[in-house]
Amino acid sequence: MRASLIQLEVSDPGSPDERRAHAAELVRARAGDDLVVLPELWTTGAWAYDAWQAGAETVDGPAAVDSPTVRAMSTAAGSAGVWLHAGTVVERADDGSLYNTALLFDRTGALRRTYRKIHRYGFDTGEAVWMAAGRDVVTLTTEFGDLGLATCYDLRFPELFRALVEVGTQILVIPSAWPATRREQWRILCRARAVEEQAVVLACCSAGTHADMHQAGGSLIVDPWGAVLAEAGHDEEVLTADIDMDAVTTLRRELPVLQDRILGIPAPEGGIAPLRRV
Ligand SMILES: O=C(O)CCC(=O)C(=O)O
Repeated sequence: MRASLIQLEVSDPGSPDERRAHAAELVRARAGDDLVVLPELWTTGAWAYDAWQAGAETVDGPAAVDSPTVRAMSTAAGSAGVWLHAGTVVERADDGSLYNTALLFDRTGALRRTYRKIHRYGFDTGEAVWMAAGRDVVTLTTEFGDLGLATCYDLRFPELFRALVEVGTQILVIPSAWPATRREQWRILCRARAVEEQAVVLACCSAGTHADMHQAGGSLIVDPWGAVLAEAGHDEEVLTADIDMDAVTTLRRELPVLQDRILGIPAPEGGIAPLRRV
């Protein structure tokens, strides 16, 4: 399986239209790949909260034809003939709430899955204040492996990744806009998720600076042993690797740690409702 992570620069100044045109050109150039991945909130900027309302898009139902990112990315995926995880956009839902939503297209350009980020970053600012939280764990089977979706801050919550693996995920796809000051944590967490879930990790971060936030870059392709197959620098870059998907099956058979997990550890009293799977 050949995967490419397009580590886009998302810097001031820059408009969503310019970024979409640039991203579409880079995706079109990836014909021959199996899967291409873009970062988190790259149209508006993940840290430019004041741009989110104006940049919000409807991504589901008939009104989705008016979404400029769905249109541009669907066309780019179809013309390159690749599966495209187009990172995330600010989604405006029917009730007006905003979500940080990932878009996954197949090789014909059909939108096959959306994933609303479950864990919102920011504590009492940003996404934690302005966006609603997703509740659904999202996976998809492709001809090269089973994909499980997560976004940026989700990386800190291993229970989401365990839930993804329990339904067969082999490839964890994680678009991000991680801050440069915590780049080492990003690296450790991406490798940890690969090791604990015995899965391939495709973690695509943005580069550049907007709204005073320096983003880490450092996108990573990690194999199920936790070995880094490819790692990006600080600037815009396309990172490509050929990945042996048999390694997931072989490792899970030869070092079958997942079968030793203890299920049914009781939830704390008053615990949160279980996540739903789609
Ligand atoms: O967890 C972190 O340190 C960063 C998370 C983040 O930047 C995000 O989810 O947008």
